[in-house]
Amino acid sequence: MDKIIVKGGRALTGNVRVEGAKNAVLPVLAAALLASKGKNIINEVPSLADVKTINEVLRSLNTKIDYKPENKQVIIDSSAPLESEAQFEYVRKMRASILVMGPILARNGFARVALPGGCAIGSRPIDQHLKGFEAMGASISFGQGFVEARTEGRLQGAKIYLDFPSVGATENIMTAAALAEGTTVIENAAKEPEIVDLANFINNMGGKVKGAGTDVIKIEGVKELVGAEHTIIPDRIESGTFMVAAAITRGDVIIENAVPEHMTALISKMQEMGVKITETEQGLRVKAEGELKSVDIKTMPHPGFPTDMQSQMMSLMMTAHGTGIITETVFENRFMHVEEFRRMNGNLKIEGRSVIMENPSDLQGAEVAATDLRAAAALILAGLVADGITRVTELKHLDRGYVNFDKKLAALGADVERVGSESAERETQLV
Ligand SMILES: CC(=O)N[C@H]1[C@@H](OP(=O)(O)OP(=O)(O)OC[C@H]2O[C@@H](n3ccc(=O)[nH]c3=O)[C@H](O)[C@@H]2O)O[C@H](CO)[C@@H](O)[C@@H]1O
Ligand SMILES: C=C(OP(=O)(O)O)C(=O)O
Repeated sequence: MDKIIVKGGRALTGNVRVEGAKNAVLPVLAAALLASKGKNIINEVPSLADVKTINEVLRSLNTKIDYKPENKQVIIDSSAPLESEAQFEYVRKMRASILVMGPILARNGFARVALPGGCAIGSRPIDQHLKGFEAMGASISFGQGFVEARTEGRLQGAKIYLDFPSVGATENIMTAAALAEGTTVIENAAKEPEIVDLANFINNMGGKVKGAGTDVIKIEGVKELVGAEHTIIPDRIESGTFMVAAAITRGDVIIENAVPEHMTALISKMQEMGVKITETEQGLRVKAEGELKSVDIKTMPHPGFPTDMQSQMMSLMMTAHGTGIITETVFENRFMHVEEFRRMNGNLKIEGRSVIMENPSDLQGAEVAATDLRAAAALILAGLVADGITRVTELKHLDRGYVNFDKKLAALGADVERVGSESAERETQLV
């Protein structure tokens, strides 16, 4: 089993470049299924385990995929008739596989996808996705661990109010609606930058999506979509993770490619703590010195504080002064990392949906296990300042969402090493 071994105590300095966003590339690759003519060329595709998984799903649906690692480019030809079924082996590995349901349903009038089920951060139902398909005229049924959606003729444009601005439901409804008859209006839509990226991609293929990035998205259905070229936006969560790496080590790092407008909540909270963040020509400069101040944070849908930065901010807060509170409102069970932080002598307790921290903690190196993707990063970040050596296992979580995290940290001066054989496998092709 691979491990990342971190020896704490070095301030990070230098420049780091972030990859294309995992949470943008997954829906975009799924949406590529909508093109029944031509090829889609997707640029800035990060070489992540999750990208490999979605590419496997796409191939299983009868598309041709060509990967050009030197250009970080994936070329998808989905012009042949599509299969309608996405298997459990893919959906189990990665819940975002459910995002193929909208495009398959729109193209084939029938889609059968294994039910994703819960995961380490919560139960994660898909009722809002299905409510959208139903409003567009699909009938939904369940059986043998699958969910099926079926429609006679084309899906029909509809008005859909989401009970919660779910990212995945907004994406699945957008792609289904792109080929529907008439106009679909999504109210209380998710406003994440990745939604805007997906809308731009659909429009590049000849779709008519307006209002992405606001609460109301209007999608005028078209008869056919044609392959197009699209470049994935930079990963705001990877950017944020390196911002925390700079701050937690009281270092000075420039994050090339970061988009500050995508990270306003994180930037504000880190500034409130006393971290200096400036926009420079090279990228976002993050510098911290001496004592930082604890703050209170509540995770919210965008533009609120992102849940995907919650555990990394917890690491940073443990090095600040005063009482800090982090409240998780997006997922019901995203505090699995707290126990691992305690192993590192973290002084935190869970009260309902909040974690209360008496900071600073006297962090000590320990053997810890990643409990989910962002927890993996957060434990490594804590290891950068803990006294002694931290060994982080269960790196399959890390590999879902970070490309060469250990190497990028080492290039900034961290004493970090990955040992084991999975790393070699990790660097093989995406398809
Ligand atoms: C691949 C991807 O982009 N993943 C991101 C996406 O996940 P994902 O798209 O799964 O997140 P959602 O916004 O859908 O989920 C947010 C909350 O809504 C609930 N919910 C969702 C759908 C539904 O039909 N019913 C329902 O109750 C979920 O259980 C969860 O509690 O957004 C999350 C919230 O920003 C991020 O943490 C994930 O990194
Ligand atoms: C929760 C995350 O991803 P996913 O929705 O793919 O599990 C994440 O990126 O932190």
